[in-house]
Amino acid sequence: MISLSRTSFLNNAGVSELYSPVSSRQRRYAASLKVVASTSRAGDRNGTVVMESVVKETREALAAVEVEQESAVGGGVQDVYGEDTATEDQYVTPWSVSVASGYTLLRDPHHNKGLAFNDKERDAHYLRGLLPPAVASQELQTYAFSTHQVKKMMHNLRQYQLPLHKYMAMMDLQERNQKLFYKVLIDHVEELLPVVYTPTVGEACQKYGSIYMRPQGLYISLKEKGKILEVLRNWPERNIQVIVVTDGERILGLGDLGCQGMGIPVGKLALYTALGGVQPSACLPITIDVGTNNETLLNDEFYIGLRQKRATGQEYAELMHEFMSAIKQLYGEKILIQFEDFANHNAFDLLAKYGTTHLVFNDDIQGTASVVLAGLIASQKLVGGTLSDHKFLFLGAGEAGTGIAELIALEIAKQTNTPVEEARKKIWLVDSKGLIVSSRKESLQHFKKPWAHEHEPVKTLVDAINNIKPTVLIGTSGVGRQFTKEVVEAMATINEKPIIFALSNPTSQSECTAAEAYTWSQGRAIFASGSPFPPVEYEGKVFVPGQANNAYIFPGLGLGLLMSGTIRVHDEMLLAASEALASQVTPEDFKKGLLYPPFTNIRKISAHIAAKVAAKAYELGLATRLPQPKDLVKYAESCMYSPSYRSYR
Ligand SMILES: NC(=O)C1=CN([C@@H]2O[C@H](COP(=O)(O)OP(=O)(O)OC[C@H]3O[C@@H](n4cnc5c(N)ncnc54)[C@H](OP(=O)(O)O)[C@@H]3O)[C@@H](O)[C@H]2O)C=CC1
Ligand SMILES: CC(=O)C(=O)O
Ligand SMILES: [Mg+2]
Repeated sequence: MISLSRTSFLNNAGVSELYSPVSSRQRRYAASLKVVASTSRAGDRNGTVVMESVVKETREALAAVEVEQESAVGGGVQDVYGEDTATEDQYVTPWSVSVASGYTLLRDPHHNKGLAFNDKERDAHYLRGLLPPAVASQELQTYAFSTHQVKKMMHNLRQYQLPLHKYMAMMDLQERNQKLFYKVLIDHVEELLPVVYTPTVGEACQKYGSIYMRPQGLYISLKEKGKILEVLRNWPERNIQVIVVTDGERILGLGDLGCQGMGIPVGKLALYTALGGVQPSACLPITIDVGTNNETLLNDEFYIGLRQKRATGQEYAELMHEFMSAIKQLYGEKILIQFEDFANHNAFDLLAKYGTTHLVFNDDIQGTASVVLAGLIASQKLVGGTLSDHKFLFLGAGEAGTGIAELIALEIAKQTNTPVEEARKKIWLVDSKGLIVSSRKESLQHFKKPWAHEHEPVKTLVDAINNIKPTVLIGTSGVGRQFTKEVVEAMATINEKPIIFALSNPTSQSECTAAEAYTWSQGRAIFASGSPFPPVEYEGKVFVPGQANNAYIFPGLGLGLLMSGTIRVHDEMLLAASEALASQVTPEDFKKGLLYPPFTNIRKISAHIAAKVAAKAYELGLATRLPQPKDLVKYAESCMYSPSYRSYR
């Protein structure tokens, strides 16, 4: 495995990542590259070797690297050393060619190919004897008796009865062979999304302390206060473009899982790469540990986080501020930060505070809103009319509920050319205390106030349905089984085709199952859920429920922001993402009752979303990558990470 490093080969003690010169000056230097030849072969079998015989290959590798870097999202990929401020003199430092070999190469998940190293690579890289004789291919080959790694992995995964064991096997693969992990995930996305993502990732977070084997992501706890910048510098990659960060306080609908929430940023970023094509080395999962109020975890001997109650108020704000400042200082203006699974008392404030200074978005508030709006736009093909013809009722008035409500209102206002305040009147929310009405206004959290309409108090959901008579019912309560038979029947009595979304995750928290929605509505419900449900047969007809999950949006949205060098997220971009996703639903999908296209096409879908988001960013003057590429879909596709192996010869 050839990799390039600007450091002197004499100091080059380990395996370096595939770094390349990226500025034009660096490229000029690289073009006149003189590879330093080493006569010493010490350490051949353990790691780095520098040798003249690879000069030609190095030149080829450089060319390949340049192509790869050119197409990497963000265009202007940062120099590995951070700012591109090196002087000409510094480039006089000889480049070394480091060749990770032997045992080290097999233990390096970024470059390991396992049995797919062919005989020539095994000879060239001191792998003889370290692998059994069989040579595998990553993908299915036409010739007989070839082991096929993806097929074998799927075969093994399917032997596990428990989803958590499949999850652990996938995490293990990610640690061993990153390209194979992504290849398997991309090729079997429908089957494996429930494994690496909801619902299984929820169970994984609950048991993270017990199943923890190797650290994933970066942990920043109260102990690191005052030195967060230093901690960030410990992360081995420099070219970070997207961070997913949680403080673990509201993990799916499972509540406060403290430091064990790390499974969520890890899972979300795996989807950034698999579904959105962002380079894995550009992704950084982070968990902020300020303690947990989860007594079970605090008393669990295997808990991996700080054993204290959550820090709040100024202590919390100061840590977050140091974190946000350090991120910008280290990675610059265009680093994308996705807030994930914060409790709502922090989520809205963080978004408001940093939305004007950083490239941030909150996936639970904004990503969810975008995916639900897409489903509602698509549903008009099944029910007829326009969004403004509907009345919406939510169970749950937190991040997801009020986030979705606001984006629907913005879309209606846009479509009907009316003020957003007017559009909001079509939308009602129920929280744990009942319908949100004006008489409660004083005691409401700020994000609920816009939804406090004139109405007498209503306590139960069924009563709210009977009073408001909604055409759309959306569950964002985080509490399972709230859409009872009575609730679904009430919706089906009022509407010929009731639209019912049970968005809470994981499956155990879903407001109802797909089978319940179809059965209790006599097959008339148009249904989607946050976690996947299998198709349902009802009276001889098969209903395929859609998955209304922000996983449809954030990978494409993120790709669009990065590839255009956008510096701020704007609501118009969320609307553009919704419209792009809705436009990808085909007549065949509609025939099955689907409001979302299948995940099997997700990379194509993400490219479309990315293109629309980027186009909007250019239109709003928020994109800095100039000139604007002519064909944004093609450009998005060209930016996408490929999980196929590269030849190391
Ligand atoms: N499908 C998807 O893509 C997504 C799904 N979600 C899911 O949505 C759920 C909620 O997340 P989020 O909005 O961030 O959580 P929040 O904690 O911000 O909001 C939860 C809301 O539900 C209300 N609530 C809780 N219990 C009840 C009840 N028994 N009856 C009525 N209302 C109730 C709360 O009321 P009160 O305000 O009075 O406490 C609150 O308004 C989670 O399960 C999450 O997994 C979230 C994001 C994306
Ligand atoms: C999907 C998601 O982001 C959530 O349930 O929190
Ligand atoms: Mg979330």
